[in-house]
Amino acid sequence: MAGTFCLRGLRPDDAGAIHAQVNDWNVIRMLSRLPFPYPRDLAERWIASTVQQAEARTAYHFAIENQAGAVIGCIGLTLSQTDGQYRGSLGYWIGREYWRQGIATLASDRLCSWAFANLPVDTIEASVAQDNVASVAVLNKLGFRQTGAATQVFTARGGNVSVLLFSASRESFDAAHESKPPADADASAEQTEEPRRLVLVVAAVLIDTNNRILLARRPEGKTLAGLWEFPGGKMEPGEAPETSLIRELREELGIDASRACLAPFTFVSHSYEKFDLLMPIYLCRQWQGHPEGREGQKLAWVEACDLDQYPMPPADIPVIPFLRDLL
Ligand SMILES: Nc1nc2c([nH]c(=O)n2[C@H]2C[C@H](O)[C@@H](COP(=O)(O)OP(=O)(O)OP(=O)(O)O)O2)c(=O)[nH]1
Repeated sequence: MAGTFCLRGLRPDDAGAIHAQVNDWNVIRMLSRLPFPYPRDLAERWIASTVQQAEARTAYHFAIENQAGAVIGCIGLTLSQTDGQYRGSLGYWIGREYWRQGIATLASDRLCSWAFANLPVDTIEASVAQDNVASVAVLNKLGFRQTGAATQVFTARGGNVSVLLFSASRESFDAAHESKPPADADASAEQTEEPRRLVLVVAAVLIDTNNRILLARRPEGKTLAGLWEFPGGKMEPGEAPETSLIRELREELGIDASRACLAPFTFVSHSYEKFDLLMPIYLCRQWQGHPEGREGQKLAWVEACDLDQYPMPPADIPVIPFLRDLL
């Protein structure tokens, strides 16, 4: 139940629980400043710094504690002042096993409501990795509006990541509350009401004679638009993965690959907001024809060391280090 948690100040003895929850690649890759792996003593030092910041009134951080007394995430607001405008910068993470219960929406709603009522803030801002679809949905629900885009260094990902910038004024935040049911009820939209779907997709890492990898940019209008992916697509019922892949490569790129040239490489398993993705990935160094974007998608030949310059779907990120090692 999303509503059964409280926000409270952080305590030194939270370090173990925080470390256990946040030291998870799926959580940490969405947080810009945290390294992965995340050392336990960093949790201790961070908690100590939050106490000092609260005393200095420069930032307010809270543990999100569930009914059973377990810390399931953290949320905070860092304050700044420029040109006479007071701003708050919102940040949070939720432990993976507590995703999709509306907790991020409700905790952000509580913190922003408290901040607008009690702190000298005119606007609250947030920056979100472009592939953080769940957080974009949270901010939209709360009346935040996208104000721009930028790149930001994400320590765990080892480089620049495209981020979306969001902002909410007191007025837009209040207006979102007047036009919608309270976030408590609304948060249920974040929960999965339908049974989870397993989507089977098959993809290829096409490697040219210069050891470069082919990426295709997902076109506007599709889910995950603008992100660079490995060519491939959904498997059709009754189709073997290799048959699907050969068909997809022909349809999407106009090339012919034979089954013998498809070497199983790895697979990804990722939980998107609405479905679970399972995607076998094959390596392919030989094919016939010249790849071109038959469906209007842009293509790029990319060296393995440059893959992080191309924002990719979250499911694909764990594959990048394997490709760097291989090529
Ligand atoms: N082909 C491909 N798909 C990927 C990759 N990473 C990743 O998360 N996906 C996801 C995006 C899509 O949800 C799904 C691919 O299905 P698709 O390409 O046939 O999907 P689609 O655009 O026709 O349909 P949809 O997602 O808009 O419903 O797998 C990847 O590297 N390659």
